[in-house]
Amino acid sequence: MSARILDGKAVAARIIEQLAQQTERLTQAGKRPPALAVVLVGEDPASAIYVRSKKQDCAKSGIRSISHELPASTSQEALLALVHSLNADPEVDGILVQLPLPAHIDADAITAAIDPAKDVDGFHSYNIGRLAQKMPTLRPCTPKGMMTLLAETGENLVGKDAVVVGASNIVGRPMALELLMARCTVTICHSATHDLPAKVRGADIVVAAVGRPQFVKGDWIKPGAIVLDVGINRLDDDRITGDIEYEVARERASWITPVPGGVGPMTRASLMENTFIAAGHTL
Ligand SMILES: NC(=O)C1=CN([C@@H]2O[C@H](COP(=O)(O)OP(=O)(O)OC[C@H]3O[C@@H](n4cnc5c(N)ncnc54)[C@H](OP(=O)(O)O)[C@@H]3O)[C@@H](O)[C@H]2O)C=CC1
Ligand SMILES: Nc1nc(=O)c2c([nH]1)NC[C@@H]1CN(c3ccc(C(=O)N[C@@H](CCC(=O)O)C(=O)O)cc3)C=[N+]21
Ligand SMILES: [Mg+2]
Repeated sequence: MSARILDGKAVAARIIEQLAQQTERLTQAGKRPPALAVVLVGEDPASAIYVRSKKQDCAKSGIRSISHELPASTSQEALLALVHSLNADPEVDGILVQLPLPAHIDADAITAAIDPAKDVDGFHSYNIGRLAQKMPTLRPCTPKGMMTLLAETGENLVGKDAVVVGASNIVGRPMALELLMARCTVTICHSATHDLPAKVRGADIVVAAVGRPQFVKGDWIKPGAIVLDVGINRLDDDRITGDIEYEVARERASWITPVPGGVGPMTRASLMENTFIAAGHTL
């Protein structure tokens, strides 16, 4: 079998087109468009690329993007003050502080300072707690985007065995919570997991979010499994590759996301959706 491709780029473009139509209706009704504040500290080249593409997505969606680009030397106090002013600003619906932050800044303290109602990343403990209690509010963008892709397959997820490789606060853990809410049986693997190949071999759904190129081998994939690759690993020649041995995995999987063009664009589309939700609109 050769897998069908889960085309995140195409699905994301469709979502953004629908949001653009919604913004058009809002503005025709005399309302202002949703507004997203994006905060970038320092000059990390990958972060600068991501922030640029988020601004392009805002432009396509009709969302107003408000950019704050601060030097790497910015103090924790100054960044906290900016977050507090964005929290208090009625013209700002969503706040995203691009990660990673410089080492002298406590990223957890910044995440905690963002008003949960404006936390379009869905990283605040309130929003994670709500997801854990099956009452999601603003949902983390990468897992949310993957759930949209799973819905695209048309497969019934109930009772499927899902394995999430990676347990970070921003991807692996919230993805496990999403899959649990969808009534999958979920196994979360991390760097202390014994016999990872055996775990993956049992999975109907595999999510790889490790950050190591080709880490999940194609021959671990159960025939017919759905395979979602979150990894973004930049190679020496500047191309990017995922965490899954794609060419082998695609011969076994029923559905698979490519890198690039899979999960990444869905993260950004989910961010645009969350900005609408934070602005008080239903999708
Ligand atoms: N496409 C997208 O939209 C996004 C892509 N990414 C990409 O996804 C990848 C993961 O990101 P992120 O979650 O932030 O990464 P982190 O580095 O925060 O987490 C990596 C996870 O992988 C686990 N891990 C590391 N080594 C192993 C191993 N040998 N066996 C099993 N598990 C292991 C770690 O385990 P432990 O917990 O024990 O340390 C950890 O839980 C990166 O490539 C990143 O660039 C990230 C965000 C969005
Ligand atoms: N506060 C915060 N929120 C985030 O959501 C966040 C963050 N910080 N820091 C970094 C990670 C990473 N991340 C990606 C988003 C989109 C792509 C993406 O669009 N990728 C494209 C192209 C990538 C390329 O060509 O470089 C693709 O996979 O096709 C990738 C990675 C969001 N993150
Ligand atoms: Mg996000």
